Order: sequence, then C-alpha cells, then structure tokens
Amino acid sequence: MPDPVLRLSRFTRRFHGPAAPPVLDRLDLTIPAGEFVALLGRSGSGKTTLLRTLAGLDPVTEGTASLPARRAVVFQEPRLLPWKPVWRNVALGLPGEAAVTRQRALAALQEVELSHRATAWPLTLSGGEAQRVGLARALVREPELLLLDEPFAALDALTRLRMQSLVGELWQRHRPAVLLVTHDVEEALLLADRVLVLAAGRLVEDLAVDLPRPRRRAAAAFDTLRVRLLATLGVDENGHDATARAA
Ligand SMILES: Nc1ncnc2c1ncn2[C@@H]1O[C@H](COP(=O)(O)OP(=O)(O)OP(=O)(O)O)[C@@H](O)[C@H]1O
Repeated sequence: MPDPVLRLSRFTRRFHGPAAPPVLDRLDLTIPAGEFVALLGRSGSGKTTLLRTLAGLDPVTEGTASLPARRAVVFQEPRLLPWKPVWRNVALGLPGEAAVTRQRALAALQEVELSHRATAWPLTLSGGEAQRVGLARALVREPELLLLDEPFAALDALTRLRMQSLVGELWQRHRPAVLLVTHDVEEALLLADRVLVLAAGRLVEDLAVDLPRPRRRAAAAFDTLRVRLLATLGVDENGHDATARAA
C-alpha cells in the first residue's frame, strides 16, 4: 500500500467548550497517497467540520493529525474574486515570476476545458464554469490532498454529471489523494475507491468500491453497494428516513 498522505488519530472536535458533546468523536482515518475517498453522512453529521480540519482551517485540539503540506480545497461555491479575471484568480498566491505563474494558470484552465474564458470576469461565468475555475485553482497547486466539499451540489443535473466525469478524469491524470464530501450516494460510488459514512461523530462504514472504471450505474454490483450505503445512512430509495418509518 502507498504511504499515507493523511493520518488522523483519535481526532475529536467539540464546539461550545470542553464539556460539550463532541461533533466528531475519536476518529481514526488514514488515506493512502493517490486514493479517492468519498465521505457521506446526514446533514449535521460533521462532514464539513472534518474537511475544514483537514484543510487546516480549524485547529486540532484533541487527538493528532498528520497532513501533507500541499493541500487544496474546492468549496460548494467557487468563491472567486470578482475584480480579477479568471486566470488571475487561478494564479493567485502562486510563487514564482509573473510570466511563469500565468503560464501555469493557463495550463490549469486548459485542463478544465476553460481556456477560452481565461480573461473573462468571474461574474460573467455560468455556475459550472465558475466551479471549473475553482477546480483549476486547486489543481494548479499540484496538491497531494484535494479536498472537495460538495462541489457539485449547487449545479444543475446535467452540469453535475459533466463535472463528475471531469473530476474523475483529472484524478486519473494527476492522482492526488481526494476526500470528496457529498450527499449523493451515486456520486460517491461513481468516483471513489472507498466510501466512508459518518454518523453520530463516528465512521460507521468504510466500504471498498471494488468496481471497474468507468463505473456503470446500471451494473448490478453498483446497485448492491448503493442499497447498502442507503441502509447505513438510514434512508430509503426516496430519501425518506427509513429509521423513522420502521419505528
Ligand atoms: N463553528 C461552529 N460553531 C458551533 N457549532 C458548529 C460549528 N460548525 C459546525 N457546528 C455544528 O457541528 C455539527 C456538524 O456540522 P457540519 O457542518 O460539520 O455538518 P455536515 O455533515 O457538514 O452538515 P451538512 O451536510 O448539512 O453540510 C452541527 O451540529 C453544527 O451545528
């Protein structure tokens, strides 16, 4: 197995003081270099809290974390600076001479098929284009760990499909380790090597997705895993609370 790029040990996160119940409770998590991991969990289960910690935006106060130096995050909204053209948003903060960083930004935009919008203003982009700029801005940093926080959630269904396959292609080409936070069981199964489920502060499922790529939603084995993950999440086929109905 490749060396781990990320290792969390007994990681615990509380808000509202040391006596408050933890949102994340003694989590152990190791991600090998190059692995694509998806993280599922109901709303409020702590997915974003975990991702923010891995991004270095929140401190580790209980437990230990070993994180790679090169990390990049793509959020649900691309958070572009509207007063800078697209390529400058991608180049922002890159070390090196201006001509070199510009070249790197343009190459990253080419990877996300957005060269033709390099000099556009962010406010003139569609939602899907803006999110691709967000991806380019992450990729240009050549991250060892790419953190994706529901990056497709705000997109229409067709754009989401296109973005999912683009992320799959980029991952195959560059092979960063990825942690994708998502609500979408199918998205997790289309993309990930491993799917984790978070509930009540713990990882309650760690499922290897041993299906050939590209994945096919229509495959029987795909459906078996989908049903299993929905059961772990406690929702039925229509997204209703299966535990409440059973009670
Ligand atoms: N800064 C904060 N201060 C206080 N409580 C917080 C803070 N951030 C998160 N929480 C609480 O921690 C819990 C987990 O929140 P988090 O946003 O990580 O969940 P999530 O799984 O990402 O939810 P969603 O799927 O709805 O985005 C929630 O109960 C939330 O209210």
